[in-house]
Amino acid sequence: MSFLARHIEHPAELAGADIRPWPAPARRPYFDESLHQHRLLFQLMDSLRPQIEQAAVLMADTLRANRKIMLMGNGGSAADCQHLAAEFTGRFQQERRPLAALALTTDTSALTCIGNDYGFEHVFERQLAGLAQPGDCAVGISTSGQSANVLRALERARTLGLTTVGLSGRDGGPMAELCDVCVVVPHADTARIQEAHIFIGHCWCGLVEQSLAALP
Ligand SMILES: O=C(CO)[C@@H](O)[C@H](O)[C@H](O)[C@H](O)COP(=O)(O)O
Ligand SMILES: [Zn+2]
Repeated sequence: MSFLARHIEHPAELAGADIRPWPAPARRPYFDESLHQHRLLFQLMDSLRPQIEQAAVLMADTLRANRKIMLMGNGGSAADCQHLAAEFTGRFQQERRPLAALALTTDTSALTCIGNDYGFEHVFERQLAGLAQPGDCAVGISTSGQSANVLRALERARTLGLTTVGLSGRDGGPMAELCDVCVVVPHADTARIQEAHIFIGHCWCGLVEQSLAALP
């Protein structure tokens, strides 16, 4: 059963939240409605803790084994991939060694070549197949959980012996099935989902830094 369905079946867990499909009936001006929805969504964040922490453990284990994290997503999620990869290779909050992470969204030559010659749904899968080693971790970010290029790459990642992590929204879409751990943000508005995604991404960075710092 999807995370969203579970919450709908157990409305007590929503604690009075009024999370509705978007576009919502225009009850309030955009700023007020967005702030309202954002607050409701972040009240639910603690219920995502198990999946958030499991994903961070997978990533820390990957880096501890000298393997790498590869991130992919479209549009705003492509920006999230790049943002998070930079937190790992650069620095988040602690002074520590650079950590191996790359976004498969940045190389315009690869994206246009693969997109043009093979189709846009292959842009991440083909880069991943060329770059991955068993034991790497593939991270797909998709607010709908429906983007074909992310789904294909996650499917391929599994056949190549990678671990797979998803960051999704709505009901998780088909992406949830392709991931060892998938964090599904139970909202219907892409913008609100993305705001939750970057919060979760930053938590991953902090949790991974703490985990690696705890090493002897
Ligand atoms: O940032 C936004 C909307 O807030 C857009 O750029 C959005 O990311 C794009 O429409 C994406 O193509 C949506 O893909 P996905 O999240 O459903 O995988
Ligand atoms: Zn956006």
